[in-house]
Amino acid sequence: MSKKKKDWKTEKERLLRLDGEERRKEYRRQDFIPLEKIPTWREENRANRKEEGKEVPGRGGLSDKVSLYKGDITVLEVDAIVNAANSSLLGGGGVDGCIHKAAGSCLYDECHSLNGCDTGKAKITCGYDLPARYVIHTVGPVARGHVSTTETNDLTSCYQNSLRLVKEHGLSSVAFPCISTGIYGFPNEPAADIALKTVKRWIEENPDSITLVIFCVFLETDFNIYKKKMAAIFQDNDMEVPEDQQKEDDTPPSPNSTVKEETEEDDNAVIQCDSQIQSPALGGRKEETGDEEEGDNDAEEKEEDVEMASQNPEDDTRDNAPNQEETKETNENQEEKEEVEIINDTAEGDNQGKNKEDTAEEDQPASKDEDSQATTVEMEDVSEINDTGTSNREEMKDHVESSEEPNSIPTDSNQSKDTVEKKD
Ligand SMILES: NC(=O)c1ccc[n+]([C@H]2O[C@H](COP(=O)([O-])OP(=O)(O)OC[C@H]3O[C@@H](n4cnc5c(N)ncnc54)[C@H](O)[C@@H]3O)[C@@H](O)[C@H]2O)c1
Repeated sequence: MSKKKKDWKTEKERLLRLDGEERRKEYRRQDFIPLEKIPTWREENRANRKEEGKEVPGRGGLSDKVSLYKGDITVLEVDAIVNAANSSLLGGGGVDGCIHKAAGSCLYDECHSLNGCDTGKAKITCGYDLPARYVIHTVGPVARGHVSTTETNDLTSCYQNSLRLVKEHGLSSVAFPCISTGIYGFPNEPAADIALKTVKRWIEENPDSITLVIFCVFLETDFNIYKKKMAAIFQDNDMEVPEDQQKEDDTPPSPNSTVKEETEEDDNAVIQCDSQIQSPALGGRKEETGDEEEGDNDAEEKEEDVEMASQNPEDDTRDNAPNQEETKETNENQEEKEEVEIINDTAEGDNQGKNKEDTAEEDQPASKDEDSQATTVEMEDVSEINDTGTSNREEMKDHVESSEEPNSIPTDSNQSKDTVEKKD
């Protein structure tokens, strides 16, 4: 007997009215991570420094408003998770496939009603069976290993427009995956620079509109990149707090904040949506629709060739948040290193002009050689992603519905076998 198909509008209205325990009963997965279990960047550093016997003064500031989390974004109990979607918004693979699978078929139905999304823009839906109340779908640029002004502007717009929807909907916590760095081939380091600098600037301009922005990385590569850059960009004592406001920080040292030796990435590991490669749920944290956000871009064509670091799938072991040794070393390194470079500073401030959706659609993303032993790969031949992000819409819908069962989660290995059609 097939389950009666739910009407997404009715379901959305019902779910968004629920709160607390009632809402939690609706989660498809009960191994969710509550927000209070995700330490801020400052709490991470503070716990590590305490172990080192160093007091970390001050409270508040930017490093209390961001977190680095390594693992599956679909288990985070936050107000919104951001989906790295394609312009059809009808699902596909990668984080997009994981989110659709975890949210259930109502997500597909609501997305279908949105009639797609342009590159750099963002649209919001209900989270349905996810622990996240909302999903913000944004379409990153297809970079194919090259980063020009267009791709930089488009990726910046993804973060800006997603955060704009957070503010417009009065949300207070949001988690971002590493947008465009998977099948769309945006190099990991420049993408991390854009993500961190765009979010930092937005928080500086909207300090009362957000409680926590979580950078949710999935790969060891990205975890190490973000850890290093966040140590430079989100300084621990970044805002002096008046003496009378400081209180003895009784944040318990995070049980898992000893560094995990950086392991060799296992090139053969297959990344799965529901794998338990999540950051430790650490102590000490606190807490809390289909509008398209117009995000335009000024598109000057200025090709800069960027060699793309190969992205090896990570091994499937739990990872630990930055620990005192690593953070200390990183911080010391940071003092020696020149300032973190900001790619195309102007891109973050002003986005003018029409977004180059067509160009992005026509672009052909790189086919990443994940087994490559080389640390960087020159982007050679590319294969093209079908611009709907799936081989066909009905197939995707069936896929989501049939994948209601827990064991049919798309994995990257399946995704690489996905239909990726060549346009003639
Ligand atoms: N053939 C397909 O339809 C197909 C295949 C693969 C990916 N996709 C997806 O890829 C396109 C977007 O490319 P993209 O590079 O922006 O996205 P992506 O390929 O999903 O990669 C973005 C980042 O998300 C990471 N990631 C993967 N799963 C999770 C997870 N469960 N939690 C957190 N992070 C995760 C992934 O490692 C990468 O760092 C869209 O078309 C989307 O559908 C489609």
